[in-house]
Amino acid sequence: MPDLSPQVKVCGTTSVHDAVLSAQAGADALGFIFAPVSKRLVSPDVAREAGLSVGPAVARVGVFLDQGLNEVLRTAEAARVSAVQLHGSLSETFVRTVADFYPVLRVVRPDELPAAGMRWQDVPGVTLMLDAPQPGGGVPLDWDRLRQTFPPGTWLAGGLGPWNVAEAIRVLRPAGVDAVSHLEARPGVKDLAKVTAFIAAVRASTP
Ligand SMILES: O=C(O)c1ccccc1NCC(=O)[C@H](O)[C@H](O)COP(=O)(O)O
Repeated sequence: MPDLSPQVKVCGTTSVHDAVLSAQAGADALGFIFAPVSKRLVSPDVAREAGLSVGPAVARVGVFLDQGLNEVLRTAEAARVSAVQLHGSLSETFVRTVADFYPVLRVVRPDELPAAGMRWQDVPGVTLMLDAPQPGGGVPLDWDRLRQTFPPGTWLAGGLGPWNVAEAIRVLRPAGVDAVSHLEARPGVKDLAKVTAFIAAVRASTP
């Protein structure tokens, strides 16, 4: 039987300890936030060490919000990430240029659908992620209202936690899920029990 459960990204990793913890719990991807506004800001050096500590089977995603092209590419290179997640008001050219270097998770808000789905479908190297208007805010989206516009192959974020992720998967069938707020003991520090329960709930889900 193929595994039909979505990929799991644990975002906001700020230490080698938490990277290992999430990888051992079964995360497919770790997010490293390089947006200075974030409470989970991490340096490229720590992200690189954390990435090395989990090995190549776990994707390392550099997360950016409205930052310049030079900053994105230089930081991604310094941190040795394997993919880049782009939040904010960015031109199509900007996103396509980053996608020439890294697989891109392009983050969009609910009000940008269905247009964003049509714009990015079939663009090589770009995958959509639907997130709440406030990234890292822990507020879930209204999945039922999104049923009609949620594009196939899109990732889902926004207020996901161990108790609600199975329902989100059942309703929208995302290709991947991503969370941070509800997996933490405090901002930037993971809670092992929450991370483990979240990944178990995803693996047990039937889309
Ligand atoms: O989490 C942050 O602090 C953050 C700040 C600026 C840009 C992006 C940020 N997080 C990106 C993520 O991938 C989060 O996991 C995603 O927004 C979901 O967050 P949450 O609703 O807290 O699970």
